[in-house]
Amino acid sequence: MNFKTNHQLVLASASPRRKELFSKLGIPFEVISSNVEETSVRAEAMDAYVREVALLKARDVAKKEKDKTIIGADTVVTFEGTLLHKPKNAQEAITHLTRLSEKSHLVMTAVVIILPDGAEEVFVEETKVHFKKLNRELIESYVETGDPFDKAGGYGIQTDGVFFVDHIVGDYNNVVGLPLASLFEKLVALNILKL
Ligand SMILES: Cc1cn([C@H]2C[C@H](O)[C@@H](COP(=O)(O)OP(=O)(O)OP(=O)(O)O)O2)c(=O)[nH]c1=O
Repeated sequence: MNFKTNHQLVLASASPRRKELFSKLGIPFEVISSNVEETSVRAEAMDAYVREVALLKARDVAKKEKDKTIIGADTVVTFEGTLLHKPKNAQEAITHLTRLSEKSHLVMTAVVIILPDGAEEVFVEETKVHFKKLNRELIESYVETGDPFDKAGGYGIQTDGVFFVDHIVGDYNNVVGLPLASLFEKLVALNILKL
């Protein structure tokens, strides 16, 4: 399909996965990553947290890039009432994956669109991921690859984390970091994308 836009689009993310997904729209965009300290965000509910972080990222880029349309996102893994952040070390990655074994968790991605006039659109998409039973040996050899450390929850469904997944309910791309189908729908509704 051939989409068009008359917006100057900026993807406010350092994530190579988001860049790759966004480029599937086939329209020009630039990538300018934000500089925000995610750990500074305090929010009661997890969807409020993920919204807040995505807003901070998008606003940080919007204040420097006038007249452009900014798209920011944040992805979290939530399990039994807690957030499983990117693991800081191998032990934390092992702990995350051991907790997720044979259970379901929720991956939430908040997407923020900031229009050139400053209007903000936010939505949160959820995907439920159910893990198979993971044994210690499998977890340790995965953690040794170094793959968990830049990923919420400590795994990548698009990399060797694929072997952990029994089934998912919802958008696969949302787990990877960008709910592309919903974002597409939103961009069309806002008249940012046209066929
Ligand atoms: C659960 C899961 C997460 N992830 C990634 C998506 C996100 O990139 C990352 C969560 O971190 P984020 O803070 O959402 O994003 P980021 O730090 O990669 O990039 P930026 O802040 O600049 O936008 O975890 C996967 O790639 N695969 C998965 O299966």
